[in-house]
Amino acid sequence: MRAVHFGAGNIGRGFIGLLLHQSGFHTMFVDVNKTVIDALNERKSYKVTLSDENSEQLPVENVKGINSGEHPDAAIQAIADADIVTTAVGPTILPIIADLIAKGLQQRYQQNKKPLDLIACENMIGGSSLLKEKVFEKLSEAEQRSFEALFGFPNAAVDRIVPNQVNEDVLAVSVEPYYEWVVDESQLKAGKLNIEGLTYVSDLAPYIERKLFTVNTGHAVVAYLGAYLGYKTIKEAIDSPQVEALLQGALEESGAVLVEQYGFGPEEHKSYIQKIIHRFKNPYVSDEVNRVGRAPLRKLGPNDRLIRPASLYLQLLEKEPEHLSKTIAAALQYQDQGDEEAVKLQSLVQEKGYKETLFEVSGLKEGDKLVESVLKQFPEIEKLK
Ligand SMILES: NC(=O)c1ccc[n+]([C@@H]2O[C@H](COP(=O)([O-])OP(=O)(O)OC[C@H]3O[C@@H](n4cnc5c(N)ncnc54)[C@H](O)[C@@H]3O)[C@@H](O)[C@H]2O)c1
Ligand SMILES: O=P(O)(O)OC[C@@H](O)[C@@H](O)[C@H](O)[C@H](O)CO
Repeated sequence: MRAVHFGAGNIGRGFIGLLLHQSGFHTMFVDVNKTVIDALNERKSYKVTLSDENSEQLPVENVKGINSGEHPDAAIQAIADADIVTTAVGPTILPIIADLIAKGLQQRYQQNKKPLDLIACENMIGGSSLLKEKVFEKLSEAEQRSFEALFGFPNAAVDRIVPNQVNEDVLAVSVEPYYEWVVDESQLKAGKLNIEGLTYVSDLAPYIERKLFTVNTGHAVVAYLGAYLGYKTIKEAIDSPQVEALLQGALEESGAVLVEQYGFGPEEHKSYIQKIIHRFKNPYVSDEVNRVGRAPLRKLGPNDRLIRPASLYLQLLEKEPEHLSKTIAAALQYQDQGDEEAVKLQSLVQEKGYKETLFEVSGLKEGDKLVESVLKQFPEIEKLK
């Protein structure tokens, strides 16, 4: 079986590539990072280390790479021949790879007309749907009609903490042992594949929202309030009792929304939260505040990990989401000169102030209760310093 995976980064190599190998696939990574692609083609294998007391090393074999900047035609042919296509490039890159994927599907349609599923493994609601929308924009109406029946874009939720790598070996990757990969079976066109560790479900919404609004909301609390208080790593930040209390409070707020919306048992959800906090504290994982806080414009978006649970909390619980609002206030002050979105955020703040910036990035409007709630927390978080 042949897999094509876009994005040979942390999740690509450390999670999706590993599971595909363990399920017998030959994986072709498509990336624009020449160093990584050259190394994949030279060695055709790499190692994943599980970050716990045993540091078990798992081999990943039968892998190759295509540098899509240099050899787009090879990537197009690989899509035409694939049994599955996956991505882990980041939500903002999906529109960029859509052109190549559209050409790959056109070639496939000409050459073999075999059904195919394409799964975006990104931290967002509706990642594969966005990819489909961007791919379909490149097609004629007639192609859209034919491709609709053959090519599925099932949404997915992926969970595994893979920090930025500091290994000398450019391919080696250390990952937390825990993982979860859930795919919406209702959107499949080629049918279920036997991939170890992948769970198909008929309704993805509870899974993706529980993951995004617990793991990623919690991570954002630690990163943005941690950065605000001067911490550099997730471990340093979460070791601070102040940050841990804010994390717990924010996850109770997003948890109340999840319990209300999806009917998770309150006790079951409490233990899910504790499991996530335990994962954040894994002493064998060294993660940086800058990685977890990366791309703050995306993370302050209307459907992302902060604004959506905070807005729903106000709407459904009719109370102020004090801890989420504190995190949004800290996120608006987040600085990282090496992060394009953080630089843009701070130049918006300079130009327009916090309130207008919040309107622009989050879609909130004058009169929305969340805006007042966030503004109220600026002086409150200052007291934490
Ligand atoms: N790291 C984690 O803990 C984690 C966990 C779950 C989900 N995710 C999600 O997985 C996705 C990838 O995250 P990551 O941490 O692996 O990031 P990463 O930066 O390590 O990997 C992204 C890869 O995409 C490649 N890329 C960029 N532009 C490209 C293009 N035009 N064509 C092909 N490849 C391109 C990059 O070179 C890089 O190798 C994100 O959506 C992230 O939210 C990450
Ligand atoms: O990948 P992002 O930028 O959406 O979010 C940063 C982290 O919260 C994220 O990568 C987590 O480590 C991951 O989602 C755990 O499954």
